[in-house]
Amino acid sequence: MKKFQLNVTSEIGKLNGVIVHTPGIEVENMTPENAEKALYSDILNLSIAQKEYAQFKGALQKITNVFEVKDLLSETLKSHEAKEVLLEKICCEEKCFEIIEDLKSIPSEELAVQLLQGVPIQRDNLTKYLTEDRFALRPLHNFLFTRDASMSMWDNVLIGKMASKVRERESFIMDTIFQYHPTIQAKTINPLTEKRKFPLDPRVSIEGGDVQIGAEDLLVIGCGSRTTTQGIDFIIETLKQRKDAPKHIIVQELPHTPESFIHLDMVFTFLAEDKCMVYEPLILGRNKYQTIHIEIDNGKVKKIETEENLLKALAKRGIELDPVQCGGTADRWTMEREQWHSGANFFSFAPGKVIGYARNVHTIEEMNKHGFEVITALDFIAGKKEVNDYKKVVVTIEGSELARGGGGARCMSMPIQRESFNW
Ligand SMILES: NC(=[NH2+])NCCC[C@H](N)C(=O)O
Repeated sequence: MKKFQLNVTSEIGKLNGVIVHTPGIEVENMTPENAEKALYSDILNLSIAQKEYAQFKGALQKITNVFEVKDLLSETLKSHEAKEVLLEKICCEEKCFEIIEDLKSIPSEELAVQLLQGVPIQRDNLTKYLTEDRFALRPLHNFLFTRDASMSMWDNVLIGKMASKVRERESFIMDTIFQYHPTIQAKTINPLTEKRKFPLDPRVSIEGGDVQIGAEDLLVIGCGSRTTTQGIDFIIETLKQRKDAPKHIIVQELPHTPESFIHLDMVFTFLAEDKCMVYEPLILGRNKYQTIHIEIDNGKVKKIETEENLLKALAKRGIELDPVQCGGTADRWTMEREQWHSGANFFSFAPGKVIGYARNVHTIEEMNKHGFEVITALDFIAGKKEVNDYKKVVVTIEGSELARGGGGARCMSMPIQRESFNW
């Protein structure tokens, strides 16, 4: 079987492979009461979400190799060792050792589904009879956002250290896939299992929505409710040990509320060699959230300093980007409304070619003013429009229901291979 070599050195290089997860029944196993705990702002209508998602995946399939977590996981679980290691980890962390033998006996395909969609509780003792829980293993409501639990950094995968326990299993699953899958393998760096002199600081958390590969030698990382300063320090420590480590890290502080600011990619995404999407009030406007540049040289932090803003910090390193504003430029309320619905969250599949939500009409109009042709995913999938006919293009997917899950196109994609791109 041909091995798939993982390599991502930018946010916009031409995409050759991406991991996604089509939302399934796990998304409906949620009530108004536990939606917030599940990290959702609302409960979703699955049939509509799936229709919208089909546009996203359909468009991607016309562009690149698309891998589903469910398939990768079931192929991975065919390895006896992978199955043992993953189940031990999950049952230990989620305190359900009593079901491990039952889980081991389930064939890999079905087991993969259960690990994603949840394992119903067997009411075979008093505690279980009386509990209000329905699941021995909770459904993974957030896995459609494959961006967060693991992130491709050059030829390695950094495994997320999730800020919330409800997403932890996603990171165990991704770690196991990259270690044991027969064709998609990569060296993983997992904060929980890396060898170190001291125990891991419990405040370390890192999620992929915050980590953007600016260039071969530059990372841009959001620091807020999901990725902590300690998490970024962990990344710096890890990078320091690499000879070919990127020299520059630009950190952007983020507000902790409202929840639409959870990740950097909700306020800033790369669109093209000369364009980026910004939520202006945070990225360019005057505010208390700092942008900090960290320079690493020869295994040491050589410099840490505050910069005027993210775009100026990037420009100093040779990445000059013209900002396109989320929500347009006219009305602050429109910016806020469209940012809330993941209006700044674009996924680039080639320089200048991106996917995003159609519902954020002011944002899309603003992109059009900046030279992006707008085509719907439906027209693209039907062959009525071609992305190769335009230098800059935004493929729009309907996303009214998906956006309620709290993310957009970038959140729903984990690129594993891109052609290299030099600024
Ligand atoms: N990369 C992103 N912005 N991901 C969005 C994740 C949303 C998800 N409901 C969460 O709270 O975790």
